[in-house]
Amino acid sequence: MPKVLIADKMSNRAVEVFKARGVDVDVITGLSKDELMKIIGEYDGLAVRSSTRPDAEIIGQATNLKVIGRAGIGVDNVDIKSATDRGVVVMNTPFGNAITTAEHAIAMLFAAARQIPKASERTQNGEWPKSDYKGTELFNKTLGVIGCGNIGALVAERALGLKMKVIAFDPYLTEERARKIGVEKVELDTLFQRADAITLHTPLVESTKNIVNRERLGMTRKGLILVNCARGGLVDEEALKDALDAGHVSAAALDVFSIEPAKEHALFGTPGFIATPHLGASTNEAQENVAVQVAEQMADYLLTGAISNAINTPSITAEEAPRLKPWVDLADKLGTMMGQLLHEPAKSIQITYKGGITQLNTNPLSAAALAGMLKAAMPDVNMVSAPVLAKERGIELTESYVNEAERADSLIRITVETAVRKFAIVGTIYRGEPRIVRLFGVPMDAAFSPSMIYVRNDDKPGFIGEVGRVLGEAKTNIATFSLGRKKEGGEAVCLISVDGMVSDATVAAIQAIDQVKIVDRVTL
Ligand SMILES: NC(=O)C1=CN([C@@H]2O[C@H](COP(=O)(O)OP(=O)(O)OC[C@H]3O[C@@H](n4cnc5c(N)ncnc54)[C@H](O)[C@@H]3O)[C@@H](O)[C@H]2O)C=CC1
Ligand SMILES: O=C(O)C(=O)COP(=O)(O)O
Repeated sequence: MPKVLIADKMSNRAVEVFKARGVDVDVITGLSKDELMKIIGEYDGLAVRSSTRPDAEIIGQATNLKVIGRAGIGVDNVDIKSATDRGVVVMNTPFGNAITTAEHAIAMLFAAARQIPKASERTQNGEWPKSDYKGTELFNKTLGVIGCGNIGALVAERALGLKMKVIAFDPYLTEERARKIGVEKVELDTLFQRADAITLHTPLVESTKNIVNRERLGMTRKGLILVNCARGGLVDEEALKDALDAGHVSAAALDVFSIEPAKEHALFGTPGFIATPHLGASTNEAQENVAVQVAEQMADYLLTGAISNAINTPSITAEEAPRLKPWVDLADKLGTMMGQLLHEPAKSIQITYKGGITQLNTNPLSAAALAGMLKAAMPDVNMVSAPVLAKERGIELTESYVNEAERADSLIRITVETAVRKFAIVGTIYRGEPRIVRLFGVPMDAAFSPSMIYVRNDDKPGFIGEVGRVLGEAKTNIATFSLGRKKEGGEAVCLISVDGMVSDATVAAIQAIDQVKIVDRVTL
């Protein structure tokens, strides 16, 4: 039974889902990095929110880990590269807390416009400070939305309901979608120049780091309201403090900080400043949504191989997973065989899908074939890490599709080019069994087995008897013997499945047979 660790506080519904699906689950929150490193090796899955930060060191200790599930949206707390290199799927729940977070942004906008937190605090202190607070009406004002994805669009929709004018900057926002949402698409500087209030809804990536900086704050209208319910690193906090102190920015409401938890901060106590402790996603509804969703997704992957909302690998739906399984297995076997028979580095790999299989999602099949190929040199590679590792090593992958397949309903052909040659292997599934139907240009029909001997020989009499004699003398039992040749008396290929491993001495004895050109072992 797979075992999952829930390392951050989340709705108990996650535990219920894991248990109902047959996944063993521990809930241990508040672990230090060292404590997590000590126990992570026991788990197949790790479920987190934003507090736990699975970095390269933690992932390095996670010898059994297959999946990290983020019960929420932002995955900047997870070292995606390390996870990918180690073959760990990273998945999030992209919609479950979006409405809740959009509502928090709108709440922060009102709180900032009317300075509600401070007014409330002082009123409850018995001051009745009515004359100190003259807010800003939001009606007819311009809201600048930076990042108009799920949450940005939900915020825009709500702001339009408040009769605000909404302008948006997002390099991936099309004019058509902008029109549909009802926002005006503008350039970043224009947004800073025109907005009365700005709200941020981008992920924290290189291009968004300090997107609100000193220079851009200098472009804004006096009295600007700034809201950030996305990620801390988006705002230069020092520049914001100066702009608030100078009265240029009238109010700023931050839910997120560059260092969290933010227990001390230069902005705390600054007039016009409002803070919440990363509460954007904290409603019962959102937390239930993300907990259930992350547990379902992780259980699906661990139990069936279905992948949804993964950041670092293609999706496989629950319906596809069982149909793809035998083809993933075939692609892996073909790739593994190719990887073991190739004794020089591959420059490029071409995978051709023929026949009915072209109707399936072939991304996982290509990833499995690549993983199989790379396994000879990198034993820990898997479908998640293989595409990245191949790219890093300059191995070019191309995929092509042919509607018709000769001799079978569907075929997978892997062609590998090295500096000196080009090799191809073709396989199919026949009556539920993976089979090799062509090897290095020679037609054949062979099953895969855990231990195989590959021989390339001249098609001359006496060869089979000689091989039988060598294997007999080595007390190696032959399970199956498959032969193929290009033409009578020409080059032939032979695949022999044997019981048990084949020794170096046996390989040398086969190599010494007259007709033999090349001998190799394949183990699956
Ligand atoms: N405070 C909280 O508790 C929560 C915070 N978040 C944060 O909100 C962020 C946004 O979430 P979603 O809207 O669901 O993500 P999303 O992926 O739907 O939208 C992000 C948008 O940012 C845009 N973008 C990327 N680079 C940009 C750039 N350089 N300039 C402008 N726009 C850029 C993308 O094109 C995309 O449309 C998340 O990445 C997460 O960090 C999400 C949930 C809760
Ligand atoms: O979903 C997100 O991106 C969030 O920032 C929510 O964070 P949390 O799960 O509340 O720690």
